[in-house]
Amino acid sequence: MCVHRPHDVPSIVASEIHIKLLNCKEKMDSTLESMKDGEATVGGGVEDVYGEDRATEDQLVTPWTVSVASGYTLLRDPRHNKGLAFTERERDSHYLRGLLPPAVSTQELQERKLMQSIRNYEVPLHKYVAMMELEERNERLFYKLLIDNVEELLPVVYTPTVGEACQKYGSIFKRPQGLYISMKEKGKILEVLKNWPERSIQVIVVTDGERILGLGDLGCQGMGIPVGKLALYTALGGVRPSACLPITIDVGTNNQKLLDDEFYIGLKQKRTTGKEYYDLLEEFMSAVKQNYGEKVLVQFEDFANHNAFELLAKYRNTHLVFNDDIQGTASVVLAGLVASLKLLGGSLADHTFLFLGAGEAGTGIAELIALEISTKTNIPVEETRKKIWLVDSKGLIVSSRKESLQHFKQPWAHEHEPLTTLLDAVKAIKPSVLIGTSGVGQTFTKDVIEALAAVNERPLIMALSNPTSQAECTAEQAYTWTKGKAIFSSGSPFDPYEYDGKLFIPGQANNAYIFPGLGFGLVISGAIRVHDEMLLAASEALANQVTQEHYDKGMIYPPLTNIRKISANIAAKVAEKAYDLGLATRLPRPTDLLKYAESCMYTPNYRSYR
Ligand SMILES: NC(=O)C1=CN([C@@H]2O[C@H](COP(=O)(O)OP(=O)(O)OC[C@H]3O[C@@H](n4cnc5c(N)ncnc54)[C@H](OP(=O)(O)O)[C@@H]3O)[C@@H](O)[C@H]2O)C=CC1
Ligand SMILES: CC(=O)C(=O)O
Ligand SMILES: [Mg+2]
Repeated sequence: MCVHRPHDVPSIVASEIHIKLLNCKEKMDSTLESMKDGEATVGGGVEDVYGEDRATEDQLVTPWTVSVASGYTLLRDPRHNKGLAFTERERDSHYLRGLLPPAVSTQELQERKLMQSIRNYEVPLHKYVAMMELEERNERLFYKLLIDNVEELLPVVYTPTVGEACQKYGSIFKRPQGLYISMKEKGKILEVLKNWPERSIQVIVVTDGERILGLGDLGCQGMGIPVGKLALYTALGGVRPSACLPITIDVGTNNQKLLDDEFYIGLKQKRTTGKEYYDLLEEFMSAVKQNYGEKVLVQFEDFANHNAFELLAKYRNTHLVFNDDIQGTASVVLAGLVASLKLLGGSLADHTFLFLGAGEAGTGIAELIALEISTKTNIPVEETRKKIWLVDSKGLIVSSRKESLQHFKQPWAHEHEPLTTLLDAVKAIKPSVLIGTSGVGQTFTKDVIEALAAVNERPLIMALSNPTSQAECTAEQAYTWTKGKAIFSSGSPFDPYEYDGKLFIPGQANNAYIFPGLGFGLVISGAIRVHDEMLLAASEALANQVTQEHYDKGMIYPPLTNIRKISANIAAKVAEKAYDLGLATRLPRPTDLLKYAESCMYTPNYRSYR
């Protein structure tokens, strides 16, 4: 058993609870005794699961109770509810008689029924709401449905629909799905963390809502993103739902539409910036470590780039942190590029890369490509960067602009005359790979793609911006404008497209391939830091999952239907790196890390209740 949590057993008879509480009291008494003797400290083997012993006089702790879920309460408890799948015996022993109609279902039958009703909704947002309601009603069924129908339901709970859900989150919001930490909670963040019902948290996804997908500042409504990402951590990566904590930090919003909306659910003020912002984040990061320990993974998600790079740099050496937009995206794109070499021939070093968009995703990917080439060729990274070019909103990033560039763009300021348009840059640089990370839809115009196709036998086009409305071009455009020559992938999914009698299957270059497996690898190894070599390992593990059968169909990513297997492989490779680098704390090191990863994965099949 890899992961322990207090509520694994759904319903325990009262006498058992009583015995457990007595045992607990005995244990606490002996703990206090040994503490008096100065023998044991919190770090020295005493289980301070609820962080109460650690609290100093001025820190408040939450009084908690254990209750037995049965009858109506059991049906209302999403973690344990099975609906009509409660057996006759369970209905008797858990006081459910009369509370359910007489039919007894199986989880498979429930799944079929739900898929039927979800397919009946024509509006994607209605499907999203139906899925969220299911999660609130019956968690295991939600995850079973998501895992078994991942290709169909990922676009519902994740991009593109989650983008619309965030835009309308105020009216969708019914019950808390995560923690809101606003400026009002300054000085009290530790207490707020203690309000969350679960204590053993392994993964936190946190946003401040300032750059939600390519939709801009959605303030507090960004909560849909951590919620969606963590659903993927469980469904795709196998982290237990109870170990996941979505958090939105609300420092206000600069989105005037939201500020003017009387129903806006967040703080109605302009964004707090500067020292006050960083102080709040510092308090948050300290409270997280204090409450959950050294090994909780904090994934930064959809922060604006003026904070994202700084937060990552500030905490990467003191906390287990990971920025999905910078690092996860880099890892998934690198995997696709490495896999594409099977179709294109040559090595990465033979290619020239051009990006539209030089923010978190763009420069993050560029840096990992440069690092990978450097690792493989022993050429210094300063040199390998030279075949990677980026265009931002002002044009090609060149040395004459260096003084005015943000720090993360500066390594990409190569010698070249200034160019203001992407088309001019394509004509001048003649890239073999064109990557869109601008957050602006329809920026890979027909002219741009035709210019790219004119200089490449098989141009590689990645339109990574999300959601679909922000994609730099569609799959149809990429295939038709290159006359079927393109290898195409995008951040949000596109359907296969038939061109000139041939079926083209676009890939989904989305960090969802990486972060669940990467995070799971960190969790199972008890890693305490994220290292760039882990990103490279994750990338390689993903690329290795692309088989000849996939290449024959022009695919550079494996199908998402295999995602649990893919994640287990990524987790094993990441854990291996963690052990090799001396960053793993879970000892002894398992001999077969893949088997170990698979054995630790959460599965949502119903349990039989005593
Ligand atoms: N597929 C995936 O897995 C992922 C996709 N993404 C997507 O990538 C997009 C960008 O995200 P991120 O990098 O974090 O955002 P950032 O805000 O950090 O970067 C955006 C970049 O695009 C540039 N830009 C904006 N408009 C234009 C334009 N019209 N022409 C040229 N450049 C432009 C900006 O220029 P300037 O600096 O001059 O303002 C900036 O360099 C989003 O849509 C996001 O959803 C992000 C992460 C993962
Ligand atoms: C996929 C993702 O993380 C983004 O679009 O921001
Ligand atoms: Mg993101």
